[in-house]
Amino acid sequence: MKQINVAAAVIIKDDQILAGQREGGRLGSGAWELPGGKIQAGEDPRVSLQRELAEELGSNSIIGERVLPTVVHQYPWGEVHMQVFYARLTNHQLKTNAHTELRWGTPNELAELNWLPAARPVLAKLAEVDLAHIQIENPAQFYTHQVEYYETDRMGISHHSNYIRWMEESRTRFFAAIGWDYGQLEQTGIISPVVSVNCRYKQSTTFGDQVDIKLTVKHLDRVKLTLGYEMTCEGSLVCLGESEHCFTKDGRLLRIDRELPELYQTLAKFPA
Ligand SMILES: Nc1nc2c([nH]c(=O)n2[C@H]2C[C@H](O)[C@@H](COP(=O)(O)OP(=O)(O)OP(=O)(O)O)O2)c(=O)[nH]1
Repeated sequence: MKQINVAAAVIIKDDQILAGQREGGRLGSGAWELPGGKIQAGEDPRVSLQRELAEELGSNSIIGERVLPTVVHQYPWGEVHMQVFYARLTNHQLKTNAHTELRWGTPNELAELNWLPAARPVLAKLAEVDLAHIQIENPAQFYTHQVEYYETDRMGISHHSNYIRWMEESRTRFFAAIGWDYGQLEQTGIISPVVSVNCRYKQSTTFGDQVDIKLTVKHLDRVKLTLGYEMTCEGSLVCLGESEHCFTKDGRLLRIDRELPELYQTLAKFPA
């Protein structure tokens, strides 16, 4: 059966979430859904979700953590694998580009609507959650890596060396997202060598797994930056990583607080 990968959002405003009624002409039209849509091959699900929310609702969004493990449901048109994330919208004047109606309500109030079946386990999960206290952290901190076939070993599990690369992938994206793109930094002659890395493996992953990496600043002093990486797969912890860095120019160690004060202040906003 055809697999359809979908990213959907639990969009939060106080203790309410947003539901949309699928408009005519779409599969399952008339039923209610969490806004979202298909993930393109190889795409980061958070990127897909931001695109879909912009298309459907006409708003930018901040995507937070996963709500629950991937929901799998079989329809006559294929097997839907739906990844669900908390989100906040930056614009509150919403468009109805894909829905006949949008409705805000608590999960309890909305439970009586005629939902697409794959959304039901999400509503059940939300009944246990205090939505008003969900933190949607800075999206720069989140990166999802989908395990490639070539990253697995003879036992079919991800080789341990890959986790160090995934740490780097999340780090370069983090620096770009906070305005300190590595490429641009190097053009100014500044480089940031890795002083040490540390990985504590908790559980194995395998081909196709979505590894969510949350990056935090564990320690920052005048010359040294320590980043932490919490890797989870479907909500289970798979690896805890750490990397230490310094910043140099022309072979000279830089004082981050004095010579890169803006970077220092920005990094201080992402404590572990
Ligand atoms: N967005 C969303 N999709 C859901 C939910 N529950 C559920 O079964 N689905 C299914 C319906 C669809 O088969 C699939 C989503 O694909 P889609 O057709 O909406 O994706 P799209 O917006 O990218 O595409 P399209 O309608 O423009 O063709 O996931 C839900 O709560 N939200």
